[in-house]
Amino acid sequence: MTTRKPIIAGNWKMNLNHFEANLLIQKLAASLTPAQLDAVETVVLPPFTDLRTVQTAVDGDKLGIAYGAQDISQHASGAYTGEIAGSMLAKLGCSYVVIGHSERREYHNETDELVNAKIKAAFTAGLTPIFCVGEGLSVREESAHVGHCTSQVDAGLDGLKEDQIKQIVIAYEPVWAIGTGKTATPDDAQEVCGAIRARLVEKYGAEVAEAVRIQYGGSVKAGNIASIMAQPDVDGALVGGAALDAEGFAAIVRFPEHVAR
Ligand SMILES: O=C[C@H](O)COP(=O)(O)O
Repeated sequence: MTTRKPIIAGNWKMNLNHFEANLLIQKLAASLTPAQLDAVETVVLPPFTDLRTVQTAVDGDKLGIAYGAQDISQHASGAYTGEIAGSMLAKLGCSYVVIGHSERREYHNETDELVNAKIKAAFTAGLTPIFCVGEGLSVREESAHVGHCTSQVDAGLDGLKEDQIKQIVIAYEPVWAIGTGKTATPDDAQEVCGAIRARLVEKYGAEVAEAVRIQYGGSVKAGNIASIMAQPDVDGALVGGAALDAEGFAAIVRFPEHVAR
């Protein structure tokens, strides 16, 4: 029985304008009871342009849903056209920020070093990183996925303090399972999430490792969340496509009705 509070986060990616965002957040809140929101930390990760709208809805109606951004600049401020600083996200009430998502690593050439710098920038701004790791298909086919992911974890956490590591959320997302409908099996998810925790024990000790929440991401939906959350080292999910539908996402958040932890 774990004491880690489950965390289900919906990454809206580059979807929904601010009108649509308002509709989705209101519908989501209406689909969940205070007890359900109390049992599972529920987070939405809208595009930057929707954050103010989500903030207004969440604060105004005390919705009990946390929110955050999908990226952050490694810089604090200055002449960095198009970048968004952590302090700006914090001012909008963000609690979380996704860092190192495979789509950023692949389409924006984000390296482990940059990911590490962004994680540090997030902590400086008082934000909690949702730090993504995961292997592509070729790495999986070579059976090198565990080492690949634990090396990404090592690089991302380099130079962090123990209390920061305890706070961080790590998301294991096998790239071949993202948006493909191909979900890793619960055993696949446990294999890597368990290896990440074992690595944390090795480097930082059991107390730190036991505090870290590790999510699985990749084609999570209402129909597979229970078997994934039944795994001992999986503490939540980072959901993409299924987070765009209020009832579908709410059904994922309601997973404790189908699984004992
Ligand atoms: O950030 C979320 C993940 O990339 C998973 O996306 P997906 O649920 O659409 O596969």
